[in-house]
Amino acid sequence: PNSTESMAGDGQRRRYLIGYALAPKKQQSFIQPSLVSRAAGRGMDLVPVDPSRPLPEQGPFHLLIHKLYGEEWRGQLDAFSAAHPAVPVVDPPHAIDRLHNRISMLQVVSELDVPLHAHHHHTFGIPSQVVVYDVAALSDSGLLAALRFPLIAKPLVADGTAKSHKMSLVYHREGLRKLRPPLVLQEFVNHGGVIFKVYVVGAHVTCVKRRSLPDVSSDVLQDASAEGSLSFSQVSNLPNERTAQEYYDDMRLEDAIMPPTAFINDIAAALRRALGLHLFNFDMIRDARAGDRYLVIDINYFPGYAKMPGYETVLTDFFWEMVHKDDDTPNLNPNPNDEDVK
Ligand SMILES: Nc1ncnc2c1ncn2[C@@H]1O[C@H](COP(=O)(O)OP(=O)(O)OP(=O)(O)O)[C@@H](O)[C@H]1O
Ligand SMILES: O=P(O)(O)O[C@H]1[C@H](O)[C@@H](O)[C@H](OP(=O)(O)O)[C@@H](OP(=O)(O)O)[C@H]1O
Ligand SMILES: [Mg+2]
Ligand SMILES: [Mg+2]
Repeated sequence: PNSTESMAGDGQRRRYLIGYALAPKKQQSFIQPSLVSRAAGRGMDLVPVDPSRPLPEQGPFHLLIHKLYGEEWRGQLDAFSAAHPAVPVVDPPHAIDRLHNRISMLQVVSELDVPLHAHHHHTFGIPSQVVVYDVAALSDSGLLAALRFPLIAKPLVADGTAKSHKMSLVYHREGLRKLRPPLVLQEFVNHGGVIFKVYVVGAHVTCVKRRSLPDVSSDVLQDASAEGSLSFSQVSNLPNERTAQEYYDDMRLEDAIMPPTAFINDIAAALRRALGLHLFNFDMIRDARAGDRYLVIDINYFPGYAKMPGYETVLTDFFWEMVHKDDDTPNLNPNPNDEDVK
């Protein structure tokens, strides 16, 4: 047995090492002192992983969490999982990959198996969309026939770069000319300017309301002299300055009714299973044309959890579950460096 276990025999509580591999910005927002101390209070030490050094030289870990990409890092994780199959890696790179393409990301939603009869008239789906790989396709009327304006153009790749968050609202055909494929053209659906962000942490689900893009009126669509398109970026992360319009939007935010909890929980659980992921959030809007129809428009891996109410408790509970998953099986993470774990 390793030293962490023998300590339990000395009347001391066993300690667990949780390695996190995150980009500096993510590390700053996610690794708050309040989270570190809460986890430590339950015997779990959060320690940074240096991705440029071999994993076997670090640890030994009882859980790895990460949001890093690249072949080298992937190779490290694969080797680690092969050597320590019982140590959870949250989450497997191949499962995260699916969220890096806005088509494969939402494909999952359309294939979900959720017992809708349990939710009265509440239904869900995704907006109509097509993928555009080159400029020529932008003038292909056959392709566009499947869609109704206004459209929202999103970069096909969703890899966390600033570029992958740059979107355009396209009011009419003319507006398509400025776009740079590869991208997804998705129908813009009026939804009252409120978006529901559903945070998933293992089995835990939290839904919050955020401001979203305002509805597009038919006047704008009919105004032939208006600009054909409008660019924007990361609306759901807007700064806190308030214009008169934004005060009005905030009132609407307070008034907006949350979708039923059981409905959201069922979608979240089905998504978690289908994606094979523990840490993600998804954005949902309520279709203003069809009252109880909800559309999933975005899914993000390892989102900004520090913005989620009660994040320290939720994440600490999750870490606890993950490190205790195999409690009645022998420890499969033997490591000569075990003496280093205090
Ligand atoms: N089909 C749609 N209909 C109406 N509004 C939409 C639609 N798609 C996106 N939006 C609006 O545009 C915003 C940005 O879209 P989306 O969430 O896909 O981008 P993102 O850059 O991936 O966002 P995030 O920062 O959450 O990762 C949404 O929060 C919502 O306000
Ligand atoms: O770094 P990328 O891969 O772009 O991921 C972002 C997500 O797309 C956003 O959804 C996160 O914000 P929300 O937690 O508000 O959704 C956002 O959270 P952050 O603003 O706290 O970093 C990011 O996690
Ligand atoms: Mg989003
Ligand atoms: Mg996103």
